[in-house]
Amino acid sequence: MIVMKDVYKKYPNGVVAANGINVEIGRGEFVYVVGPSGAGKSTFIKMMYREERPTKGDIIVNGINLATLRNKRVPYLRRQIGVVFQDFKLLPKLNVYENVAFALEVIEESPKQIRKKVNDVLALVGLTQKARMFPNELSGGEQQRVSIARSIVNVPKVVIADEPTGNLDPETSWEIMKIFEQINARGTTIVMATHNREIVNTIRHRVIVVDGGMITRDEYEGVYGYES
Ligand SMILES: Nc1ncnc2c1ncn2[C@@H]1O[C@H](COP(=O)(O)OP(=O)(O)OP(=O)(O)O)[C@@H](O)[C@H]1O
Repeated sequence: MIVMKDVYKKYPNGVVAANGINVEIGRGEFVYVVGPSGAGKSTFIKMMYREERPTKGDIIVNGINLATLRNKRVPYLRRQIGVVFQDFKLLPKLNVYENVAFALEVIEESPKQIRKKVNDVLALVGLTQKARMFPNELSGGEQQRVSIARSIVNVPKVVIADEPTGNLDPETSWEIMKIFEQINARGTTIVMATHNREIVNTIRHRVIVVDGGMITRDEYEGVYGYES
C-alpha cells in the first residue's frame, strides 16, 4: 500500500528532515506516527501525499511511484488519499454540505451521486442535522468531523491525518478517534501523526517512532513511552 525505500529529505535551508527511511505499510493497517517535536513526522507523512518530495529515495503509494509521478498526475493521486489536518482547513464561505460536496464536484461526479455520497458520509460522522451550517458556526470537533467527511467521501484507500486531535479537548478527541476507528474497520488504511500518548496507549495499533528524521522504533500494538 505504502512503501518508502531509502528516503532522504533535505529542505532548501539545509535541514535534513528524513534521513534514510525504509518502511512498508499494508492495506487496512492503522499506524500512529509519533516522536518529539521537530522529529520529522509531518515531513514523513507529507511525502506520502506528495506535499513534499524526497531529495532521494522511492515512495510508492497504492502502486503509484511518487518519485516519477508528473505534477499533472498529482490530482489523480490525491483522489486516492484522504488528508485530515490539525486545523481542519475548511472553506469558510461554504456550508458543511458544500465543503464535502466540493471534493466530488472537482472530479465531476453526477449531482445525484454527489447528493447520495455526501448525505451518507455526513450521517457517518453524525452531522446530518448540521449540513446547512457554516464552519464558523461549528465547534472544533464538529469542524474536524466535516474535514474527515471530506477526506473519505471519495472512498480513498488511505487516510493520512496530521495531528487530527491537536486542537481538540480530550473528550472530543476520543469521539474523533471513534470515527477513525470506524473508517479503519471498513478497510481503509490510516496513517496518523499524533502527540497524544493517552490515545496511542489506549487504542492500540502499530506505532512508528520518528526521531531525527529516522524511524527509531516500529512495533505492532506498540506504546508511546516517555523514553522516546
Ligand atoms: N518547509 C520547510 N523548510 C525548512 N525546514 C523545514 C520545513 N518543514 C519542516 N522543516 C524542518 O524539518 C524538521 C522536521 O520538521 P517536521 O515538521 O517534519 O517535524 P514534526 O515531527 O512534524 O514536528 P512537530 O511535532 O513539531 O509538528 C524540523 O527541523 C523543521 O524545522
